[in-house]
Amino acid sequence: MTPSLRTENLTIRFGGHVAVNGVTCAFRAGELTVIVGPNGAGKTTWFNLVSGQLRPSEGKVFKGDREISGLSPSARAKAGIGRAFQLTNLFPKLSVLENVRLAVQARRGDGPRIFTRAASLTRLRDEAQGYLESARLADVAGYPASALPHGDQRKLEVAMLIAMQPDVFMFDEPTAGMSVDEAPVILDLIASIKKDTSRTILLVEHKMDVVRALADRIVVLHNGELVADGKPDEVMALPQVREIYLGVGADEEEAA
Ligand SMILES: Nc1ncnc2c1ncn2[C@@H]1O[C@H](COP(=O)(O)OP(=O)(O)OP(=O)(O)O)[C@@H](O)[C@H]1O
Repeated sequence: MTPSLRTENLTIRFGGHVAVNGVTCAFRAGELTVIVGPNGAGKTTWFNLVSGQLRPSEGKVFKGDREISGLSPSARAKAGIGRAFQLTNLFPKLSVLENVRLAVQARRGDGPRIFTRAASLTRLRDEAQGYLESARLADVAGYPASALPHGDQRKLEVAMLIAMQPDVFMFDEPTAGMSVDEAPVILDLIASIKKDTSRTILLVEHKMDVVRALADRIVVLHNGELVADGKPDEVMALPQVREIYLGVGADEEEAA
């Protein structure tokens, strides 16, 4: 089976510093992979290379059989790479419902038009309402996105991403800065995406409880290089991984 996403020898240098160094890996539909590694390991930079915010110094990115290394971020989004950004995708002045409605509309290829015919508007809004309910945002559907607290804005962004239905979902620390009450909603949403086995999910995450709950597979980056890749228990048991990554996780495990 062709992987849904693949990077081949992906490398980027900033001056003399190699932030991502020859990363080759492939991801299948129906699989949630957590990318872990210490601070500065290259996780976000690798994400930026996949979603198009950065261009590689060397190497390639493939979506299915198609090479997408030369495409802009928006062309990659159209090709099915969906990435949640730290709230930069929101339309702050529009209502929560309208934000999701525009995401549904964009997916349907209508473009994100604010004005549209009444009958289709009702259909789009009904669909958007369903996504809001899953994100437990139905009660605030009429509020401007900018009026929501931070945690709700993060949920809204995930709801919009789900409404876009990309083939590949990319989340970079999706619960960072969220309260312990709010984080489970995001994790439930990600778990619900997993139920659709045609999707591929990539998650950068530091929190070991999240990794344990969601990961089918773990990829470990260290100094820009891929140093381990496999089933969570096997990867976490590797002495090399415990040494380089679990400086954080081993303490947490002992504390748990
Ligand atoms: N635009 C840039 N210019 C120069 N150096 C950069 C740039 N972007 C990233 N780096 C460097 O590349 C390395 C990898 O950074 P990156 O943010 O990808 O790490 P990370 O694994 O996501 O870390 P964290 O867990 O702290 O977010 C770091 O040393 C960082 O300082």
